[in-house]
Amino acid sequence: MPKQIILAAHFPGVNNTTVWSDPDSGSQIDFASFVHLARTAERGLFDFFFLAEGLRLREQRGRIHDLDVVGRPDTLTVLAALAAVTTHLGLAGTLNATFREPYELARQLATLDHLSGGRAAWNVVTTSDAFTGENFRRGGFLDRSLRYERAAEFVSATRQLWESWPADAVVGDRASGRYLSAADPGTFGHHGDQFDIAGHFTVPRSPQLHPVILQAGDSPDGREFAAASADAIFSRHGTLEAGQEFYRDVKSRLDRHGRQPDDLKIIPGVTVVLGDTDAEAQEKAHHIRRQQFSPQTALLLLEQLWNRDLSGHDPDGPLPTIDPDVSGEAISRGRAGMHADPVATARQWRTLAEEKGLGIRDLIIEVAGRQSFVGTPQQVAERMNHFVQSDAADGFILVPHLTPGGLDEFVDQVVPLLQEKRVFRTRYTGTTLREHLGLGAARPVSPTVASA
Ligand SMILES: Cc1cc2nc3c(=O)[nH]c(=O)nc-3n(C[C@H](O)[C@H](O)[C@H](O)COP(=O)(O)O)c2cc1C
Repeated sequence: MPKQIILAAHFPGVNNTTVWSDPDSGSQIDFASFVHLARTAERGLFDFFFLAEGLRLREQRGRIHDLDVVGRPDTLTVLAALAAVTTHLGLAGTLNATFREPYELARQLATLDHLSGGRAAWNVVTTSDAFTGENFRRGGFLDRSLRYERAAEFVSATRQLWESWPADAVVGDRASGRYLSAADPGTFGHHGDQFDIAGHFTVPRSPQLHPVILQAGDSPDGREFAAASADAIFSRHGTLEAGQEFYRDVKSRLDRHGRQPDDLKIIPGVTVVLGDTDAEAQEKAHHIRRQQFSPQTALLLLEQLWNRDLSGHDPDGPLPTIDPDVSGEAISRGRAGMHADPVATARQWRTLAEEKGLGIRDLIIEVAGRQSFVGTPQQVAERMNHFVQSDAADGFILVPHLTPGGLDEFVDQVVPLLQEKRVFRTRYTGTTLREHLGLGAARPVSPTVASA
């Protein structure tokens, strides 16, 4: 039996993929947009729907990043509303572990898991930049080196909360005459460096016990955190070679946490462009890349690497000859740094631009605008399957560029081909997201009262 492919639908926004200026681009706020994408994903028997998170609008040189103007309503509220209009689709929310509290988030996710019949998932992110933190009471308090310490303790405390009710607890049940009293089990205590909380949790065990945990950090600390605590990773390694390397690295970390390779799914974010012929798909892909990287956006992205005001540069002209400024405060705020060594990256970009004769905008399109799968439905299905069967991924989070119709064609044209290849389900066989992902039942982590 070939490996089965996991598929998820990323709602556009909070990235550089979204094209909001296209005539076919709809609202990022109207509930109808969320419903359309979620129902399309469910029609395509996807595993889950996915929301990214941006807790502060990105700014560059004091101006709001145009890709964030579209807005981003509250994740948990949107997912709860979607629970009512879908039946099987998993509902995954990116929710920061740096600015939230375990008790509150555990309640919200357990509630979503109850309301949806076991379909909740939490993508744990850690962004600790003080800029985003300014929106929060304790903004910027957390040292970067402590982000994953806090995240690990956060997840551990949350799991203890989720488990703190006895499995057979019934509260105020008239038929049985049973009520929970203070003497019943269900007390909770977590005493660690980051959190010191105790009491009774207010939500009974939810259908999955532990909503699915995703993780989306790429540093060695992030990978280790995922290997210890996550059920799946949302990765950015969407090429075959990079995907295989990441897959090997992360799966090899599982053993020391007493886990099996199948306990952690690797799901890169990818883009797809379809056409009736390969040439048509390539042409569409070219058009989309130019929409995504307008002259202004190209300069904006160049500034993010150079960390300098480059507004005077011609977007069609050559790259700056001066090196990136690595000494000062970041020019772009509200976004995790994407470049470990800006000076080295700038050199690579200059070399590439010279070799291929590219100006700034075309260079940015070359390095940042690569679509993952471009071709006919048959070609795309073939390549996606090859990726998964050759262990570059366990599946994909599809990131459409248009809201809300960006996955319509994929669901109509590619999903049936994956089904023909017997690498994708033809109906939902389970009801919970854990079941869809083949994760098995959650393993309790704690005695009821535990300390970090
Ligand atoms: C594919 C991917 C998607 C991410 N999505 C989000 C997001 O939606 N919101 C957010 O605040 N951070 C997001 N992050 C940032 C991570 O949470 C993390 O803060 C960042 O990668 C820095 O951590 P690291 O040093 O472990 O990579 C994402 C990261 C990756 C790799």
